[in-house]
Order: sequence, then C-alpha cells, then structure tokens
Amino acid sequence: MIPVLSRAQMRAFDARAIEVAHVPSIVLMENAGRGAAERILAIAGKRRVVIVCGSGNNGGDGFVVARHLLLRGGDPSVFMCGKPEKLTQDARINRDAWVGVGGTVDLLQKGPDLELLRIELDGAAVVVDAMFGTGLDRAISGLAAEVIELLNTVHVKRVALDIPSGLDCDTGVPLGPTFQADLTLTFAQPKLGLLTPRGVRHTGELEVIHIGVPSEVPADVGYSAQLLERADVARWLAPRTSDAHKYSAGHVAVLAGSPGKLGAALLVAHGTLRAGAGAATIVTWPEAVAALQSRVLEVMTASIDRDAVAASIDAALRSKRAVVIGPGFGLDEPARAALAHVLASWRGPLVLDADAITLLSHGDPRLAGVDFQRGSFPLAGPHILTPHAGELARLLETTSDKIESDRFGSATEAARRTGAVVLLKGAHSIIAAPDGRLVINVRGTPALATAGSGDVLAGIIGALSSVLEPFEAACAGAFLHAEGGVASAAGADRGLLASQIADGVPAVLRELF
Ligand SMILES: NC(=O)C1=CN([C@@H]2O[C@H](COP(=O)(O)OP(=O)(O)OC[C@H]3O[C@@H](n4cnc5c(N)ncnc54)[C@H](O)[C@@H]3O)[C@@H](O)[C@H]2O)[C@H](O)CC1
Ligand SMILES: [K+]
Repeated sequence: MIPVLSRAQMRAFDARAIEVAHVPSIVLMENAGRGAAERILAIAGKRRVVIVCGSGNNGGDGFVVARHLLLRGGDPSVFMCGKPEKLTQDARINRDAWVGVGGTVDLLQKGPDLELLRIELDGAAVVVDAMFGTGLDRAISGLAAEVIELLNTVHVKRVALDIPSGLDCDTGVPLGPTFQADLTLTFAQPKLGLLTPRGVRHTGELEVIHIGVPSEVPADVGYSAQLLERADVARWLAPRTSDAHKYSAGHVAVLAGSPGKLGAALLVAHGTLRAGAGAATIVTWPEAVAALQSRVLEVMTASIDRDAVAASIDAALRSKRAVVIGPGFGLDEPARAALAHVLASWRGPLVLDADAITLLSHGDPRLAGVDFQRGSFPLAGPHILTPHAGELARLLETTSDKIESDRFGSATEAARRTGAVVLLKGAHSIIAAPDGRLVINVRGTPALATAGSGDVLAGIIGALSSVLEPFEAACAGAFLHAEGGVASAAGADRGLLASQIADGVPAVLRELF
C-alpha cells in the first residue's frame, strides 16, 4: 500500500527528509523537476512546452523542469506569475540556473501580459502548471485566477506539478479557479485531495514522481490513508487448494430481493459465486422465491416466513459462512424484523448494503439497541457497510454534499460510530475501519457506474468476507469489482452490464495468482 498524505503530513515529510535523512531541499526540488521533465519530454518531444511558475517552491520545480527540457533538446517557454522578489530561496536558485543555461522568464504582471501567454500557447504541445502546490491556503484571485482560466480554455495537454493549482490538498475541493489537469505529476507521495471524486476531476491521470526520500519517512511522519495496490490483494487471497469442495470455499446467504426487485438478489448471488464462494443461497420472501425458482441455475433459494421471521432465518442461515443483506430487500415491517433478527443473532461476517443501510439509518432501537447518533458502537461482529454518499448521508444525518466535501472524514466517522468497516462507494471507493485505517481504491472505469453494480460489489465482498478479515475483504472486494469491470468493459467507458462486472472477476483472480 502506498501512504497518502495530507498537507500537514507533507510538510512534516519534507522537514524529516531534510533534517533527519539529510537530503537537502534543493536536491529534492532537483529530483522532482528532473523526474517531471522526463515525463513531459516523453509527451512533448521537441514541441513547445509552456511553463507557468509561481514564486513558491512549486514554481521552483517549474524552473527545474524548464532547464532539463532545454538541456535535452525540448522547447520550453517560461512565464512567471508572482513577484520575483517573493521567490523562495530554492526557487530563486533554480530561476537563476534556468537563466544561466540561456533561458528567459516572461513576467505576467497585468492583464495585457496575458496576450503574450495566449500567443505562446497557440501551437504548444503541453502547458505546465507550476503556480501553487501544497502551499496553497486560500482561493486564487487576481491575475493568477485569470491565468488559470486562460490555461483551462486552450486545447493543449495540461500537466500539473504536484497538485493542480487551486485544489485543496486535503479535501479535493476546488477553492476557487482551479487548473484542470489532464495529468498530475505529484511528488514523493499521493496527496489526499487528488483522490476524491471532486479532486479527480481536476487531477486527471495521476503519476507519482520519486524524489529520493528514504521509504521509511512516510511511516515516521504518519499518513492519513493508503492506496490499495494489486500486490496487497494478491498477498491476502490464496489460490484454492486442489482438494477444495464447494462448502470449504464458503456458503454465502444472500438476504435480498423482493417482488419487482429480483435482479438485485440475482446480481448479489452472481457476484458472490464469481468471487469464489462455493455456494450461494438467496433467502427472501415467499413470492420472490417462487419467481426466482424458474430463473436460477447455480443459486439455491430459501424463503422467509413473514409470520415466523426469526425461525425461518435461523433455519436458512444454518451452516452459512457469511451473510449479505439489503439489495432490493424492502423497507417494510418484515424487512425491518428480518434485519433486526440478523443483527441480534448472526455473529459471522455480515455485509449490509442498500435497504439494510436505509433501515439502520432510521434509528429504530429494535435494530441494534443503540442510537448511532450518540456515537456508540452498536454493531457487534465482523460487519461491513457499503453505502454510497446518499446512504451514508442518511446514516450520519447530513447531506450528500457534505459527505462528498469530506469523504475521508465521513467514512472514518461512520466506521467509528458503527464499529463496522465502511466502504464508501464512488469514483474512488474508500474503505474505513473503526480503528482509523483508511484505504483508497483508485482502480476502475466510469463504465462501473451502471445499474446493479453495487449489488455485485456486495456479493463479491460477501464471498471474500468468508475467507478474509472484514477490512481486507472490503478492500479486496473493491479491487476485484473495479478490475472485473475494467476487464469486461475492454476500454469502453459505458454500456457495461452489472453481471459482466462479476463475469470479469475470475480472470482478475487468475492474473493475481
Ligand atoms: N514534496 C516535496 O518533498 C517537495 C515539494 N516541493 C514543491 O514545493 C511545493 C510547496 O511549496 P511552497 O513554497 O510551500 O508553496 P507553494 O509553491 O505551493 O505556494 C507558494 C506560496 O503562495 C502563498 N499562497 C497560498 N495560497 C495563495 C493564494 N491563493 N494566492 C496567493 N498566494 C498564495 C503561500 O504563502 C505559499 O507559501 C510543493 O507542492 C512541491 O511542488 C519542492 O520541490 C521540494 C520537494
Ligand atoms: K501546481
């Protein structure tokens, strides 16, 4: 896993690299700028690269990029937006080094100067944003804001150094006018704000440039989250042994579906089986069972007697390894009674999704005996909640907008309050544990935003939770779901069916082992 840092942690990181690891800041800047220049040269070749530098260290990186491009046969052109007398020490050294190799700097000081920038951008291959990085602490205004608006309109590949100027480093919320990058080359470690759905819209593709800091530094200074990597999932999941039989691989009960919403139950079961469960049983309402019997081949069914909810669920859950509850299950009294009984009696892995989360958020004391809003820990056992922003907003009694503005904080808060692992869905799913661990899955494709996608995810996690700890099951589930979608979408950004996401999973598993 790759540590993801906040603004404050990034500052501590720099300080530690400089003071404890004795890597001078000017060396870090050189490594950052040279690494970025290599990447930009690969895109632009000999074509023009326009670099706009601020007066802080982000601008310093920009001067280093310019020098390396020029020395390797590129065609850099440098503008400075900011007062030369405000250049930081390292930025000044690198401005002078750029001038020393024959470079020039065009100062942008007033509106009409933008015309020169516009002319230079015409026909350029790349524009590099080196205006603000982790030092940004307020909305960009004045001439710098006009520069950003101009850069955002030109048809030139936009590359941001470290962070797109204008984006909040911690939340990914644009503070005002914000550079719209196609590619962000971030230095040393990914930053939190680059990985939220809002942040991603400004970040574009994300690449990390190593700047020569010893690898133990992030752990020394602490980090807020971790990026999930393929190797993590490969380490957790073991290949099946040759003597596996269907029950040793785990039998998952799926409490889902209701008349008119049978697809949800089928998709959960499909996801469960594709992710390696040995068997799946859909446990649902009698009329849903009747309708399912003509449709399912690989899945078993059991019905919940509305007059004997507890007894019929007990019978259906006997010898099951994990339970998934919620998709299409309903919000009526029998559904509530079923959920209350499962919460009170089932002590194995439990994945709560969709209607189960909505029922929980109504705060019915019969469900868990405790009120979430009072900050207690009502869910006992290895539980995983898989809300989207709207469901989490209901659970935390807030708005989706507030959740989206602080996804990391919201997921962490929900995990702390419920005592469950919380997977917050979205363009980048995040997984929070009650102990504060936070993991981000950046894999996936826009094609995953399709009806039933969440049902498949719940099913995949259900299968994994019968063989892994809940936190690992949720992380690995997010990975398999995303990669299954990528495999089946085959490059398309839409048109994917939820069942195809599940169908992509076995090939992803094969590649992992
Ligand atoms: N990660 C590393 O190890 C390295 C990072 N480097 C680069 O340094 C920047 C951070 O540089 P810093 O000088 O701290 O700040 P900025 O350049 O981002 O900003 C300059 C300055 O601007 C002021 N400011 C903040 N907000 C505004 C605003 N809205 N309008 C006007 N002025 C504003 C504030 O005072 C800032 O200090 C990091 O991102 C990397 O790119 C180094 O290369 C070393 C290695
Ligand atoms: K920048």
